[in-house]
Amino acid sequence: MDRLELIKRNVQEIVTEGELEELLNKKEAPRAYVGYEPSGKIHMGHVLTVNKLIDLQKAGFEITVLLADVHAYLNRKGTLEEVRKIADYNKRCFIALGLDKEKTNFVYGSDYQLGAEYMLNVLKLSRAVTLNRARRSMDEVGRAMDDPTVSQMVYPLMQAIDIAMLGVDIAVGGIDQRKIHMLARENLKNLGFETPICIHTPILLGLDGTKMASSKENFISVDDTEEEIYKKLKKAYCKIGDTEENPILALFRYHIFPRYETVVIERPEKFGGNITYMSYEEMENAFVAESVHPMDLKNSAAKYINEILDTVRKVLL
Ligand SMILES: N[C@@H](Cc1ccc(O)cc1)C(=O)O
Repeated sequence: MDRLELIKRNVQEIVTEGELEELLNKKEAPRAYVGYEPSGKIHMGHVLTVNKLIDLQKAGFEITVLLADVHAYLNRKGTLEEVRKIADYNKRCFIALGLDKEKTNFVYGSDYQLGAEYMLNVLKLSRAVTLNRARRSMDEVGRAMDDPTVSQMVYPLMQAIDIAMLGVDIAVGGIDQRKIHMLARENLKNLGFETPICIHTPILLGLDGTKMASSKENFISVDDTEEEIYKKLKKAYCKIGDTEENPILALFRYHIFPRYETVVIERPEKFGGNITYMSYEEMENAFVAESVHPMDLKNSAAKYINEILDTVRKVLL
């Protein structure tokens, strides 16, 4: 797979592709980052952007991971001390998932976001962005946005300034980050900074085919046990013929195929024996043609996900 193909695989949107191609021609080692609000449960949604960072690392990018403790604090997720502690745990998870420890630059928000230069930039940006726009940019990111706090209006401004101050060419994130990224793209130039390229990954559905939510426990997180994963996947939504909203197929597409050259679905002889797929598309076609059964996919998905998470479990012990 060539560099551009690797970067583009499994992404929902690149803003813009032309700018990306230009960047690749211009720079040998461009810089990209993802920011994460520290979270007690790192789930497969987080892992999807980690996978993209690993792709970018393979494509020669320099990677920064922002452990966004101040952002989590502004988003009313806990005290600064609490979120900072969770950030340490998250860092260990990300390394265990395959980000190269030597080559990844881990940064805590609180280590640089409280400086004078940073804050002055946030204040400058605050004059250029309307309250309405700041609020809308937080639609899919903010907690309890029916009654937002001022801190949640500062949040997107700081995220935009992060892009500038971390000196990255590319901001990576789920498609839920889109409105904040657009705000950054429109305003950073006027403050004398480069306009960032943005890469957006899709947002995974929960295992029951509805929106992921911690209250519903409808997702796999990296600290699930082997049995929990078999149990969760066994009852996951995987309707015959449905390829659009199929969380099991999504696991293969976004998590398993990127880490394995070929995927073997194990089946008893009497159901046709094992089948090997060389690509996600090949598996999806077989699923549509009903030549592979949801139950067989579920069992194999559990086996592969457990294999992937085994290294994480060992590191977290
Ligand atoms: N907004 C991101 C977190 C983040 C914070 C600051 C950034 O610079 C980047 C990302 C989230 O929803 O999790």
